[in-house]
Amino acid sequence: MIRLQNLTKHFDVPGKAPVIAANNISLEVKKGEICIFLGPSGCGKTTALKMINKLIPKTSGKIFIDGTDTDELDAITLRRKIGYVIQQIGLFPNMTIENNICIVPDLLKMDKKTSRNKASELMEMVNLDPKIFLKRYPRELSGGQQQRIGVIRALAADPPLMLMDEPFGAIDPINRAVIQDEFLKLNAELGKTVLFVSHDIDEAIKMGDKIAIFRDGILEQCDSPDEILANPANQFIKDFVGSDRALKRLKLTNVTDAIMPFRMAVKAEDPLDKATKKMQDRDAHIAVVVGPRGRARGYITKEGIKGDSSGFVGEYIDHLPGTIHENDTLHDAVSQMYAHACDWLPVVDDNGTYKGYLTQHTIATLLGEAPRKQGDKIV
Ligand SMILES: Nc1ncnc2c1ncn2[C@@H]1O[C@H](COP(=O)(O)OP(=O)(O)OP(=O)(O)O)[C@@H](O)[C@H]1O
Repeated sequence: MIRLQNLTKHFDVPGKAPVIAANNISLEVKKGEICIFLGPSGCGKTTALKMINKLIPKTSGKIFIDGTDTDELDAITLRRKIGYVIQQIGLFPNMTIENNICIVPDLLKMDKKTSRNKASELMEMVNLDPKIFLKRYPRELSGGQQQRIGVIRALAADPPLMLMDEPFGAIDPINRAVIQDEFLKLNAELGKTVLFVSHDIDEAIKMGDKIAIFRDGILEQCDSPDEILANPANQFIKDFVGSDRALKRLKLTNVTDAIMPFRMAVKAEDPLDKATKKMQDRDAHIAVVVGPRGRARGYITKEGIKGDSSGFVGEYIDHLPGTIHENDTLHDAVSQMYAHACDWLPVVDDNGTYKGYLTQHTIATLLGEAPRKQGDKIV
């Protein structure tokens, strides 16, 4: 969708050497992807973004949108393809929210009814009641509400590409998390390609399909969040993402990725010798007792059985420490393990059906931080 090729910007500074704000940047973002431009202050994120919509002229290099060299497009034609959101929002104070949102469609002489319907639809998608808010003025909205309008306004003319420069930077952390979630949901429906400037690694991990990390105008690494956290390209990236990068990866990884390769389910009416053999064959320490429709009811352990081979599983059932849903993240799983002071959890689906289990050790192994294991035990 968008490709930067050796994009370079030198700012001339009288009497001094030029500032190289962008140094041979090459990257590609596919249709529908969100790419976060991340890096410390002054590394060139905003400059890179503004060269794309020609707010800053580039020194050299190329920018292609859908295969078209943007040098061939005048600024006005180009900007019709691009929605632009900035931290300062820039709503016109003397215009209603509705007219603010429809400013670009109106300039483009698009059908008024269609653009007003679109405005209402977008308002609903970010949980702002159009009946209440469309006729208000910007001063009658909170900062977070105004920022939502800024996003909607950029989307109103339905551009395929969105440039967002620290759009949620001025919003308090709680509202920022809400507006980030709303934007992700909104864009999952709209499928825009998004370039998003941030200096917050957590925001980048949450929002990005890709993260491009810059230092002094140089693109140091551009990869998926998980790849950046798992394999930082150099010491700068390692320091930038933080020493807790393994913990950050927990939020990106689904429970099912750390689930044991065997399900290890038994029934209360199973003879103990059969259950014990099953556990021994897999070198497993735990077996989950399932009831009707495969629901997790409890569990047994090798230690709990104490070598009894003549009885039945039902005599030794312990209460489950809790359960974790198959769609949850490893971060949710670890939080639960700490909350319940346990080192394993059974995984269930929407119906409570038991799918398998994970342990602290399988999580650590998956994140590449643990030694070799056998079964579900560390060796
Ligand atoms: N008009 C200009 N003239 C000279 N230097 C400039 C100009 N605009 C930006 N710069 C310099 O270019 C470099 C990159 O600036 P840019 O605003 O792109 O950084 P940034 O990563 O977006 O920073 P921040 O996170 O603080 O917004 C900085 O060193 C900045 O001082």
